[in-house]
Amino acid sequence: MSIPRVLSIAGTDPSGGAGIQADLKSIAANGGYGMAVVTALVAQNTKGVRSVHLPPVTFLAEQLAAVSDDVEIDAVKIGMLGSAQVIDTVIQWLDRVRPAIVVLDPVMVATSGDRLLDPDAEQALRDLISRAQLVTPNLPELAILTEEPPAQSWAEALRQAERVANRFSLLVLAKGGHLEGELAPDALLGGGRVLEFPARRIITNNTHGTGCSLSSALATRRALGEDWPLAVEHSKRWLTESIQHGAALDVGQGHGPISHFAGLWARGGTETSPSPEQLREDWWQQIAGIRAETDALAFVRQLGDGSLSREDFLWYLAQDALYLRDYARALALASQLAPSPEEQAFWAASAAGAIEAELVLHQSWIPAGTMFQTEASRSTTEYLNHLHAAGESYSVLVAALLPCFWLYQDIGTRLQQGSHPEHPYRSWLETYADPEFAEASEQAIGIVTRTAAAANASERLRMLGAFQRSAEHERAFFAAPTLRKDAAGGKRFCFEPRQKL
Ligand SMILES: Nc1ncnc2c1ncn2[C@@H]1O[C@H](COP(=O)(O)OP(=O)(O)O)[C@@H](O)[C@H]1O
Ligand SMILES: Cc1ncc(COP(=O)(O)OP(=O)(O)O)c(N)n1
Repeated sequence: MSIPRVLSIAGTDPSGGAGIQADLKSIAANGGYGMAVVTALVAQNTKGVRSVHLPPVTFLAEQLAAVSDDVEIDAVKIGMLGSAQVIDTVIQWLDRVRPAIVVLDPVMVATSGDRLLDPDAEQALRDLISRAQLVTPNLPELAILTEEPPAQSWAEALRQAERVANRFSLLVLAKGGHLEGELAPDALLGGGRVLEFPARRIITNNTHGTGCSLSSALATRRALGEDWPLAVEHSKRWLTESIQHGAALDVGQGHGPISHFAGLWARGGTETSPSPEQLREDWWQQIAGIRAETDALAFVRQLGDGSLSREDFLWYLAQDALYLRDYARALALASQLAPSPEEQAFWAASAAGAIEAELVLHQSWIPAGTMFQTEASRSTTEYLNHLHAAGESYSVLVAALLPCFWLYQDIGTRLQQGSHPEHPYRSWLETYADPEFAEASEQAIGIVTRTAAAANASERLRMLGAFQRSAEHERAFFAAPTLRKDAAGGKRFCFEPRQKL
């Protein structure tokens, strides 16, 4: 579903709670792209209206044309109009552009009691109504539209709303915000049907701009594809939540605004996430020290120039065989937890690759029948325990699995440059410098960085921690063959129980 482009045609409120400022917040909070054409500049705040300035209507017509000549408009919300001339200009534009959805909030008097529409413009407003699908009057506005005294009860308000709906052949949302008592119900009327939306009155001072915000939310939700009853249900639920959090804003000394984004802030937060490309660079940089220390290890240098003793190499391979056996299980677990078929297939293929290709390499060096006979060293055990612990969550597990791709691919490619036909460890160097392994590493980096970019901040931090720990374990693993100080294994977790499906 594309993001609806919603135009508000309304007056301003420099204190941000009502008018166009509220409309834009409401449109955004309800999932639309907000645009605004100003009918009236209003010097007002939470305490009331000080003065109103109506720019020439020729300029209003220019603003309207500037938007509709360029942008396809999915819905229009109309608020404060101010004068009969302004209304006529808007009518002419509506008749020319014919937007599919028009919601009219027939703003006449602010809660503060200040007039926002010339009394002689009321007839012009009645002419405008038939161009809308939905009109959203409060109780005083309903009275003016019916040319009757203000309703004294909710039942009377519903009768008036029904009369407006029948007279102008459109839907009316009657609003009960101005009622006395514990309830603040709304009702959708039209076509002989009445749909009530009951609500409890919230005890608050923050109701400035509720009508503006509600009508903009309705236009946006209708443009999103909801039918009118659903749009009212969702908009009212959002409005109630926003009224409830209004007081926390601490804006102004009079009737404060509602908190349009309170629900979004609470549920989604305001944090922006880094891109996968930024994360790739950042994470690689985070382990720059570990990488440099790994490169400087005697084992790595001797493996590269071929001077490594056969004994040390075989000791390393025996540990690596033990490591790979459980690393393949961890890859299989990642496949099991993967959120998409593509990732599931990638980790499963990597698990198979780790077992088939890499163990074949080891078998060519390790005497038949002796594979897995060696006791796991401390570095092997600790690395595997770390992978096992990471298996609690997919995102952390894949971050922990990544260094074994990325670091081996990086080291393998560089060491392979020193390879030659007589190099004693040529087959090892070629395995890790293989283009297929480079491609697999790229895929693993892509999956992990995309997962991290989509994660929330604390999960991303846990992923980075798991990634760094694995890089440290890689360093220790490469250090072990020549040091052999950690030959004694520790107690090791086993992947098998959780692995069984
Ligand atoms: N104190 C309140 N508690 C809950 N809902 C309210 C409260 N005040 C207004 N509303 C709701 O805000 C919306 C706007 O209502 P209303 O005040 O009647 O219109 P306007 O802001 O145009 O004068 C309606 O959905 C109404 O039910
Ligand atoms: C510029 C402008 N437009 C409309 C209003 C009235 O706002 P509304 O949402 O009807 O709510 P109250 O603030 O009157 O409760 C306004 N004040 N300014």
